[in-house]
This record gives sequence, structure tokens and C-alpha cells, in this order.
Amino acid sequence: MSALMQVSGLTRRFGGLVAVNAVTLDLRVGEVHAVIGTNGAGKSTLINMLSGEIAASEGRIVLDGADITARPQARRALAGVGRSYQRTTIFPEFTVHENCRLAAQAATPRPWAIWQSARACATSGGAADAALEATGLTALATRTAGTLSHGAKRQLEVAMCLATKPRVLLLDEPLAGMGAEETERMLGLLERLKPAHAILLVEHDMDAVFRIAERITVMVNGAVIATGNPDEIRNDPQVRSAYLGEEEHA
Ligand SMILES: Nc1ncnc2c1ncn2[C@@H]1O[C@H](COP(=O)(O)OP(=O)(O)OP(=O)(O)O)[C@@H](O)[C@H]1O
Repeated sequence: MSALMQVSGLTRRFGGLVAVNAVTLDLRVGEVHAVIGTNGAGKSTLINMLSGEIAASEGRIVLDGADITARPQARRALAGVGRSYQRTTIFPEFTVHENCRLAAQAATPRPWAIWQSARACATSGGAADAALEATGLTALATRTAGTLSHGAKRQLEVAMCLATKPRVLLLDEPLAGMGAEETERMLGLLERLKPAHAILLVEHDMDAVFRIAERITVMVNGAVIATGNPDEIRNDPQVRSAYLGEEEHA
């Protein structure tokens, strides 16, 4: 199957610092492609370039055959690129369902169609329902988002991302701060989302990464030092010395 998103030679400089250095990778529907690396390796900068939050200094991002490198974030979102953040970005005073509905509305702004607001509301309400169903949050739909557990908040963030109907999911540390049970729930969710999405996962939880990812890209100082399936990465001598260090994942 051909890649839904193809990234080639993607580079970002901040002054004299090369935060991301000529990164090339593919995202395919049905696969979780994890990007791992030590703090400051350039993972968030890479996600920010893919989502359109920051511009690339060099390189190309192709989505479904179309070059989207120069497209602003809103147009990428419309084209099917969704992301979640490291920090919780929910509106704590709104309900779980309202958070999803707002995310859906923000993804399809129609400022000229004020008279269609009821219909737009029905459309975004439906997208919110579907996102809650997919993430297993339906039973919490009327809960005030701020009262959710940490794990449920992170699930809600993924639901908000899904409400925008993305084909590519860019997930920035979705397991951060989670306990064992919450981690299992999130991994179950990612497994369910896999068949219909191309997923890029930036994550520090190595056990989770090696369990869920079909492919893993390892970054050091902005550059890719290895890409492969979990077995290849586990056994790559360069990866073991540069990144996995003393940790054994055999
Ligand atoms: N806006 C910015 N201006 C200047 N330097 C930046 C900026 N954003 C990131 N950097 C630098 O780019 C490098 C890569 O940072 P980035 O946040 O992408 O790494 P990371 O792999 O996501 O790290 P972490 O795992 O800690 O989140 C770091 O040296 C960082 O200090």
C-alpha cells in the first residue's frame, strides 16, 4: 500500500541550530509509525512542521499525492491532518461532547453560512457523537471535561482530534502521565483507530512503542539514525548505543 503522507528531506533551523535535519519518513494507513529520541531530538518540531504550525526550512510534505508543504495549518486540517498535543488543550468548563463539537466546528469553519448554523451544528454534533463512540467516551458525553481523570482527558483530546475527521493522526506523547490501566485503554484505542488512519506517534514510553508500532524512526540531534520494524530497531547496534543505552528491550 502506498504511503498517505510522504515526508522527504524535512529540515527546520532555528538560527544556527538544526532542530530537524533532512528527515524522510512515510505514514501509511493501517500503521503506527513511532518517532522516538532523547529530549531535544526534534520530535515535536517534526510534528509541528507536519501539522503546519511551523514552516519547514527545507524539504517536502506530500499528502495523498498533493504537495502540502506550503499550506497553512487550517488547510492541512481540512485535508485530513489532525494532531493532539503534549499539553492538555481541552476546555475544562464545557462538557465532553461540547469539546468535541467545538473541535469539529473549528475544523470546518463556514463564517459565510450563518443562516445554516443549525445544520452546521447538526453536522458537528454528529461528528462529535462518532468521535466519542470511537474513543469509548460516549458514557461521559455530558460530564464537565475538567472533572475527568488525566487518562480520560487524554482520550478526549484524541476524540477532539477525531471529530475533525482526520486521515492522518499526529499524536504527541498521548501516554504522558498515564498509569498502567489508562495506558492500556489508550493503546486499545490506537489499535482500533489503526485500520482507518495513518498514525504518527511521538512517545517516550518505550514498552508501549515497541508493542504498538509497525515502524519506528529513531532521531538523534535532529537526524534519523534508523528506521525499521520493532525487531530491527531493537537489534540495531547504533540505536542501542545512541539511544536505548543501558535499557534492554530484547
Ligand atoms: N521555537 C524554537 N526556537 C528555538 N529553538 C527551538 C524552538 N523549538 C525547539 N527548539 C530547539 O530545537 C531542538 C528540538 O526540540 P524539540 O522540542 O523538537 O525536541 P523533542 O524531541 O520534541 O524533545 P522532547 O522529547 O523534550 O519533547 C531543541 O534543541 C530545542 O531547544
